[in-house]
Amino acid sequence: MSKTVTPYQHNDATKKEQVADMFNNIAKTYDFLNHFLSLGIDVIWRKMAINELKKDKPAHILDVATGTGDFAFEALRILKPEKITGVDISQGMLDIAKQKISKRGLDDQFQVKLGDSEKLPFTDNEFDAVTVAYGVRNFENLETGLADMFRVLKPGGKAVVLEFSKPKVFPVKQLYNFYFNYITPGIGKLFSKDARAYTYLPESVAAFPDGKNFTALMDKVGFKNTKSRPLAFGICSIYTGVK
Ligand SMILES: C[S@@+](CC[C@H](N)C(=O)[O-])C[C@H]1O[C@@H](n2cnc3c(N)ncnc32)[C@H](O)[C@@H]1O
Repeated sequence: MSKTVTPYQHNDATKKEQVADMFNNIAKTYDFLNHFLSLGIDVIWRKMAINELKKDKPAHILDVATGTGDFAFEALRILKPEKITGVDISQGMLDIAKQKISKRGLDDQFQVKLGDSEKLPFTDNEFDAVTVAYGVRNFENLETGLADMFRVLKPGGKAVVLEFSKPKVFPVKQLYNFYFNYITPGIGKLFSKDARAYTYLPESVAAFPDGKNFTALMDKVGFKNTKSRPLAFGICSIYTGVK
């Protein structure tokens, strides 16, 4: 089991409460910093992850840890499902998602709801696909979260997870560690209201299972045919599994 890294180390609140607080604090600058810090590459990675569902043509998708909705918007654009539901524990992030949904006239196709990934407010076998981008690393209990994603998926439905991983090869590993440990926290501190959020980022990635260690957890909760696909020499990975 990986070590628990929390946003605010000297704080008695649970990881879940701290994560919700942190995302409420950074909600207004989240989209800008995401694109700025990733040099826009996050858009390409989201697209590649959503493409994993192209053949499945899911009608109803659940986007867990939807935040400001960018992964769900990409799914709507590429897959054209009938409906997508987003769930998140941060009301601040969901407020931004709601503004974007209304602005784009997508209220009929994309609805968001406050809810916890470890206790999803949905019935068993409800969704054709479940997606989550940069969310699983923040779960308080990863295995419970994955198990609940499995529960709400229809039999035969697919889960797609996009998450940071740890590049292993020289010089990508060294450059990535430098960028993530020194540049990201500096820029994050400058633009966001929460300096700690961007030091939590590399710490949480370092402590998080990737590659086979991650798919082993998906296998454990019942997913079949699990796969791990590293992107950009392992900076990110796409994980898929079928119920
Ligand atoms: C880095 S953001 C990713 C947002 C979005 N998926 C994206 O791709 O931009 C992580 C999100 O996970 C949410 N989150 C963390 N733990 C969660 C949980 N237990 N249940 C639901 N959402 C959670 C946070 O509130 C935050 O909005």
